[in-house]
Amino acid sequence: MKKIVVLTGAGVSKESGLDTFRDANGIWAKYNMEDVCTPEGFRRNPQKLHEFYNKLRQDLPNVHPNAAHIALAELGNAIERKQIEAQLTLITQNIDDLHERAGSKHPIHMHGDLYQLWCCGCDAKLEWHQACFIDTPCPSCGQNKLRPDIVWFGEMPYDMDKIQTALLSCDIFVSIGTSGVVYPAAGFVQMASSAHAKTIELNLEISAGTSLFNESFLGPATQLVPQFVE
Ligand SMILES: CC(C)NC(=O)[C@H](Cc1c[nH]c2ccccc12)NC(=O)[C@H](CCCC/N=C(/NCCC(=O)O)S[C@H]1O[C@H](COP(=O)(O)OP(=O)(O)OC[C@H]2O[C@@H](n3cnc4c(N)ncnc43)[C@H](O)[C@@H]2O)[C@@H](O)[C@H]1O)NC(=O)OCc1ccccc1
Repeated sequence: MKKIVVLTGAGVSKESGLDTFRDANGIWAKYNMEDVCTPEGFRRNPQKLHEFYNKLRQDLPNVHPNAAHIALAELGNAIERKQIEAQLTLITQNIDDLHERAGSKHPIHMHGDLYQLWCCGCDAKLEWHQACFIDTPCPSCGQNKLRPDIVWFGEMPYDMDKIQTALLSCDIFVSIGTSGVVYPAAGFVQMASSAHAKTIELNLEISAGTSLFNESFLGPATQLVPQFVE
């Protein structure tokens, strides 16, 4: 049985209308990474950071899964229905819910989830229901210590054990729409290669990791991913 690991980045959601981070008019061109994506930024100005993530949540219902998200969901569901003899582990660096809305059952959100909150007071993980601010009390402990359940720079990504196990035992590793700049995700291709997996990159343009892949196909995800899944 073929074991497939797929890693997605912001590029897979670009054609749905969500900004990437590093493209010309991307998120880091509009916001300072230190202010909205580090624990230090949260300590310095939590209001500013809450506003950043409230805006991202506000925009998300206005965009929809694209052909790349849908193709990956169909692959996952065909495997679940045993129409394809394989195993799929879908890992995403994205905090949006487009993989789930396309029908993917268990994407691993290694950098967290926009619709999750985390209380630094009682450690509770909570579903997001309304805009969150510094004075929004935690529903379970009442303290005003809620933060987005997002992995910021300098913080340990989620499910690294599950991810490492999948990478070190996979036959095929596919990276879609990511710049290969941020670790540990940027190092996954080397882990898969060390397990003698075939490594394939599907990306709009050459990335920092392109030379590390056996094959690299350049183009928009909505074209490359359905072709790859076929
Ligand atoms: C900047 C970089 C050098 N810094 C890091 O990597 C740091 C530090 C570091 C750790 N190890 C290192 C080793 C060397 C150097 C530095 C480090 N890493 C960390 O701090 C990580 C935590 C990093 C997570 C930070 N949070 C994010 N996101 C959440 C927030 C939010 O989402 O708002 S990172 C964020 O940027 C990352 C990169 O973004 P991409 O998704 O790749 O998007 P980008 O815009 O960059 O690129 C888009 C690509 O798509 C392509 N594209 C565009 N349109 C399309 C299209 N239409 N179709 C196809 N492709 C397309 C483009 O061509 C482009 O290539 C993603 O991970 C994304 O989640 N934590 C950690 O290391 O903890 C300890 C540890 C160590 C070992 C093992 C375990 C733990």
